[in-house]
Amino acid sequence: MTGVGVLGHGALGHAIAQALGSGQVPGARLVGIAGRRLSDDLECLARACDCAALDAPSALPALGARLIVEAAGASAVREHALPLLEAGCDVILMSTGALGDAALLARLKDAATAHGRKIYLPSGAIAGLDGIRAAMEAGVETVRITTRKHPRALAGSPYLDEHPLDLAGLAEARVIFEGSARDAIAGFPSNVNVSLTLATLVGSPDRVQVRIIADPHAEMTQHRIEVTAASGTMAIDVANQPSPLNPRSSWLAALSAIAMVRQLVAPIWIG
Ligand SMILES: NC(=O)C1=CN([C@@H]2O[C@H](COP(=O)(O)OP(=O)(O)OC[C@H]3O[C@@H](n4cnc5c(N)ncnc54)[C@H](O)[C@@H]3O)[C@@H](O)[C@H]2O)C=CC1
Ligand SMILES: O=C([O-])CC(=O)C(=O)O
Repeated sequence: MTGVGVLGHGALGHAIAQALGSGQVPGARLVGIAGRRLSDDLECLARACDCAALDAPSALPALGARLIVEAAGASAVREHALPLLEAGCDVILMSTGALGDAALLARLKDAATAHGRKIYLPSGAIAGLDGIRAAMEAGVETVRITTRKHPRALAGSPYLDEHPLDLAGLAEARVIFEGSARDAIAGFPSNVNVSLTLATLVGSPDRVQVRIIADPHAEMTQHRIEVTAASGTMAIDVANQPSPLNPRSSWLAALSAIAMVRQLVAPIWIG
């Protein structure tokens, strides 16, 4: 039985903890959920999941956690991923935007190597990383992701402070950002972690081009990934139900973390 800890109890953390806490993944046992601080919400979730509620993830290894699922935010990756690796845990990271910081990524990879641990980046809200990984063996030339979300999912993003736009008043779909994944994650830190997952795979946030479309008619969050490579081309389209708790995050992202835990504890690896 692998002890699992969850960091974050927002939209993704709730769904992941509920799945693991209800025994949906045989072979994985949820030992605790950590937030920034204890709260009624966190304690209620932990009670429902029959595990500990913690105000920091540092106690998770002592409770038996060997695998931590981070679903908390880039600051949590910066604060907690390194000590958790050093404490002997593997980590699944959802807030992959943090990895645009090359120095942080290098430190995390060094710690994983030194302590014999692994850092896992799930496919999150997108698909097709397996194919792109294979294409990388012969060489990937260009990677582009076009993300289409309802304006309510984009409101409050830092990019809009410097490029004001009446999102609520949009009548038609509009491209609101085009640029590198490096600039995209700085401007939309809660919306385009997927572009940094792609960037980490292909080696640099400057190698992934991002286009963000605010679409008042979009009921689903859509991501289209286009790749040109020596081996051929790929176009991957996903249309996701937004999480009922957070319109920025796709439900599929939580499912990808649960599926990754299942894959890690299973005797067979597919894909
Ligand atoms: N890789 C991917 O495909 C995707 C990644 N994400 C990212 O996953 C993360 C979680 O997403 P949601 O659950 O929708 O966000 P959310 O905002 O609903 O929940 C985040 C939770 O983490 C907690 N938190 C924040 N900083 C923390 C810290 N330093 N220590 C402990 N807890 C902390 C918050 O209090 C909150 O409970 C976000 O960073 C989001 O941008 C979201 C969707 C897709
Ligand atoms: O959930 C999504 O569709 C994508 C997302 O928010 C992210 O990558 O940060």
